Amino acid sequence: MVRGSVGVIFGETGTFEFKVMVFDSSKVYRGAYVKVWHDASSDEKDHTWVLGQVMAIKRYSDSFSIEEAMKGQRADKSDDKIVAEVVIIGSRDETGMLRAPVIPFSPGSPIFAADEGLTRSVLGLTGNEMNIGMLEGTNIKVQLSVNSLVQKHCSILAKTGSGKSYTASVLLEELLDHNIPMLILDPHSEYSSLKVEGEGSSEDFARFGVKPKGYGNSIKVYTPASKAINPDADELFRLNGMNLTVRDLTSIFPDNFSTTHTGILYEAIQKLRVEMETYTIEDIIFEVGNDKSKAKWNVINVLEQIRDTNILSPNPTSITELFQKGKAAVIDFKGVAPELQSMIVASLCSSLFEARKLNQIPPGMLVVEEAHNYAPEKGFSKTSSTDILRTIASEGRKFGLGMMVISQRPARVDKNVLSQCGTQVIMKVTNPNDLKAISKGLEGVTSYVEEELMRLPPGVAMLVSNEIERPVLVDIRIRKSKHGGESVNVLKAARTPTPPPPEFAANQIPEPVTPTPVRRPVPAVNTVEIHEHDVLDIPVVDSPGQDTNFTPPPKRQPSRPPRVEATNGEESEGGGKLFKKLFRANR
Ligand SMILES: Nc1ncnc2c1ncn2[C@@H]1O[C@H](COP(=O)(O)OP(=O)(O)OP(=O)(O)O)[C@@H](O)[C@H]1O
Repeated sequence: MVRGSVGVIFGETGTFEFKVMVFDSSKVYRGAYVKVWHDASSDEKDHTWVLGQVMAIKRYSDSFSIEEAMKGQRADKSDDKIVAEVVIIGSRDETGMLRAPVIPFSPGSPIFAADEGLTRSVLGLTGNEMNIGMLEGTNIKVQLSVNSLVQKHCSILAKTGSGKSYTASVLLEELLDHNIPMLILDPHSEYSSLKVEGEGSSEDFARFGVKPKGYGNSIKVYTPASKAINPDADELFRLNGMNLTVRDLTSIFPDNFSTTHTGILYEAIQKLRVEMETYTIEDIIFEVGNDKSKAKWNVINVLEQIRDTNILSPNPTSITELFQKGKAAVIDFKGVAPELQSMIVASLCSSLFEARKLNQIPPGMLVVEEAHNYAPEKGFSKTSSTDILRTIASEGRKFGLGMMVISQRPARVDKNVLSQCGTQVIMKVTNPNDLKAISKGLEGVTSYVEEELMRLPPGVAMLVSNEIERPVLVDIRIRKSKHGGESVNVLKAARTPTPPPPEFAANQIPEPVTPTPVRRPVPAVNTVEIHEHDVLDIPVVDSPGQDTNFTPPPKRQPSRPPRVEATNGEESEGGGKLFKKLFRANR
C-alpha cells in the first residue's frame, strides 16, 4: 500500500469514471474529493494530479455466516470490502483550462484524499470575498465573488422549512459587510432580525470563522401599512401621490381601467395640468366628478380605493433614501394585501431601475422573497410586478443592479427571471415539478443532482454557478445575526393566555400629516453602463436636494362627488372587488 493512499483503482477504468477498493473509509465517503496521479500518457507535461469525487459507495462481505449475524455475533467486520465509484472532474492546465484525461487510469493506481489547493483550483472556487460556509465534509471554505453574485443575479430555492431565509440572510450579511446597498422585499417580516446579534455555540462560530454580529446600524425597516399595524417598523413607506399620470394610475390596477375609463382619466388629468402646478389624487377625483358620462363613477370608485390605502403621499419615500451604500432597506409587507404588495413592488422596482440607470443610486442588490408571488410563471397568476422584475433580470446586470430571487416554489417563478440567475443556491426540494423546473434551468444536470436535492439535510445547499465547474454541496455557515424565520410553536401559543385587546383599533391611530411639496423635475443625468468589478467600487451620486423652503400650494377643496352607486352589475362589482382585495389583510 502506497503511503497516505486511501484506496486503489481496480477493474475496468474509463476517462470519466473508475472504481476504487477503499482502505480508509474515514476519508472516502459519498461526496468526498479524491486525487490520483495521472501518468498514463507518454507525454510528461500531461503528468498531473487529477481531481475526482466519490458519487456512490458500496460495502460487501462474502465471508460470514448469516446464522451468526442473525444471532448478532458478527463482531469482526475487518474483511468487509468497500467499493467507491469515482467520477473524474479533471485538472487545470498551465493556461487555467480544465482538462479531463484522455487515457484511462491504470488499475492498481493509488488514490489519495484531495488537498485544499487542488480541490479549490479544479472546482473553480477562487472567489475570496463572501464566506458562505464549508464544502460539505471538508474544512474548505466556500467563498463567492461579490461582483459575480450581484451582477449575474442569484436564486435561493428550496421547499419550505429547508433554510431559504437562513441562507439568504447569510448572503445578505456578507453583502452588508462589503457595503453593498440592498432593497429587501420581505413578505413575512423575516429580515428585520438582521439587526440583532446572533446566538449559537462558540464552537459553531469558530468552525466557520465568523463572530456574532448585529447589523442594527445598517438596516432600516419600512412599512407600507401603518405603525399601528407594524409597530416594529422604523419608518412608513409611501409612494408618490403628487402629479400622478394616467400611466401611474392605470398601471396600479390595469384590470380595473377599460379604454373608456382611461379616456375619462386622461381628460381630467389634462385639465389639472393646465390649471395647477401640483395636484393630488383628491384633485383627480374631483375633476373626474365633472365628467358627464356614467362611466365616471367606476373611475371615481377605483381612485377612491387607491386613495384610501394611504400608500400615496405628498412625501414619498425616496429611492435615494432607500438605496445607500452599506445599508439595507427592508420593505416589510406585514398587513398589506397581496394585490397592493404587487402594485408597490411594481412601482418601487421601476423607480429603483430608473434611478440606477440614471446613476442616482449606487450599484446594489434587489432581494425578492417569495418571488413566485411577485413574478409568477405564466398560467399560475398575473401580477403587475412581473414585467419590471423580468426587465431587471434581463437588463439589470448592464447597470449594476442585481437580483436575489428566493422561492419555495421554483416551478411557479417566471422562467425568464429564474433563467437569468448565474448563481443558484438550492436546498432540499422534493416536489417533482419544482425539481423539474430547477433541473431544466441548470445546464448538464444529471439525475444524480435531482436525487441529491431530495436528500439534502437542513443547512446544506447545492451551489451551482457559472464560476464553478460542477455543482458542489455547501454546509451553510452559522448566521452572524439572529434568525427571524422561526416557525410558530402552535401548542405553546395555544397554552399562552390571550392578552386584552388594545385601547384603539389599529386603523384609528392617526398618521403624521405632511406638507405637499412641489414636484421637481428629475435632473438630466447621463445613463451609465456598469461592467464587471464595478460593484465593489461604487460611485455614489448625491440625491437631488429636498426643498426645505417650500410652501404648500393652496389646496382646492373639492365638493365631494356623491358616493358611487351601482349603475350596472359589472361596474359596481369591479370596485367592490378591488376594495375587498386591498383591505382583506388589513382589517
Ligand atoms: N445553515 C443553517 N445552520 C443552522 N440552522 C439552519 C441552517 N439553515 C436552516 N437552519 C434552521 O432551519 C430552520 C428553517 O430555516 P428557514 O427559516 O430559513 O427555512 P425557510 O426555507 O425559509 O422556511 P419558510 O419557507 O417556512 O420561510 C430554521 O429555524 C433554522 O434554525
